[in-house]
Amino acid sequence: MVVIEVDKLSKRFGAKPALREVSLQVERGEMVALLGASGSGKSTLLRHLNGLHRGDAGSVHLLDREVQADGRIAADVRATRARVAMIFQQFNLVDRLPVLSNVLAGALHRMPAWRWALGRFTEAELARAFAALERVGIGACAWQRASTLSGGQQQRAAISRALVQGAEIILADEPIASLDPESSRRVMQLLAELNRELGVTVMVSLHQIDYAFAFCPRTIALRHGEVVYDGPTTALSNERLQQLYGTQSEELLLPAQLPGLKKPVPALHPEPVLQAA
Ligand SMILES: Nc1ncnc2c1ncn2[C@@H]1O[C@H](COP(=O)(O)OP(=O)(O)OP(=O)(O)O)[C@@H](O)[C@H]1O
Repeated sequence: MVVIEVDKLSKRFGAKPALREVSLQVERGEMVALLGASGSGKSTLLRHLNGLHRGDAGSVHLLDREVQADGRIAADVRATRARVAMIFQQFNLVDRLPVLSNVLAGALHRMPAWRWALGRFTEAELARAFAALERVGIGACAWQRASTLSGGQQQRAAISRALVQGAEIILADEPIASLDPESSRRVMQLLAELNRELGVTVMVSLHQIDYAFAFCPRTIALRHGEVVYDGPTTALSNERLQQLYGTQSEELLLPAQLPGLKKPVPALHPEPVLQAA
């Protein structure tokens, strides 16, 4: 079943095109890297996917529901968003609140906001939040203020919020851009576990191909707002990246060796689709 469907989505900021007729389809249970050099449109695309941005033309459907079409956001977009989690580079937690409250924000679509604001949770809600924190390995941090966590721990808290939400799709916008290599590996590993074990569909934007290689069977690459590659990550050699991105490819290339990374994952998509650059 296709759970992310984008059809000819275009967006301009002023005179500048940020997305140019982007079309793609992602099946339930896929883990897809969205790759591109700085300014290629990764964040813009992810924000359009759950209707945080409105395109000028084209459409987005998630989970068989319209998010936006022809420059209009669907009236019932909140119901769709309740099934989709966004994870941002800058963690997006409420710093002054305990980690537990942040994680329970994932259940806001199932409870009145006043209950969350007053910290009135049912035993079942608390049990689910603790289980989610344990699952991502930061159960001991439940009562700490979010601001006291390291970047990697904050990102894991954001992932446990997605777990409490029961998200069917996770859209992660450069979730490892501010993290050291070990924290990056753990965060990517967690996303891959949720994908493999719970069947959560993951689309994760990345600056560099190395983590895509290790964790994402499929890569969709953007350049200047256009899809220039959609296919198995393993087919993206440094030479191919240089062909696609020219001098911008330096940002994306595979380093000779990355400590602690797994071997490339096998591709789900047998044939790469190389689109006109
Ligand atoms: N709100 C905005 N107003 C004006 N221009 C914008 C806005 N958001 C993005 N852009 C422009 O759209 C283009 C795509 O930006 P976007 O942030 O999506 O790229 P990106 O691939 O996510 O880059 P990075 O890896 O640096 O985060 C850029 O040229 C950017 O300057």
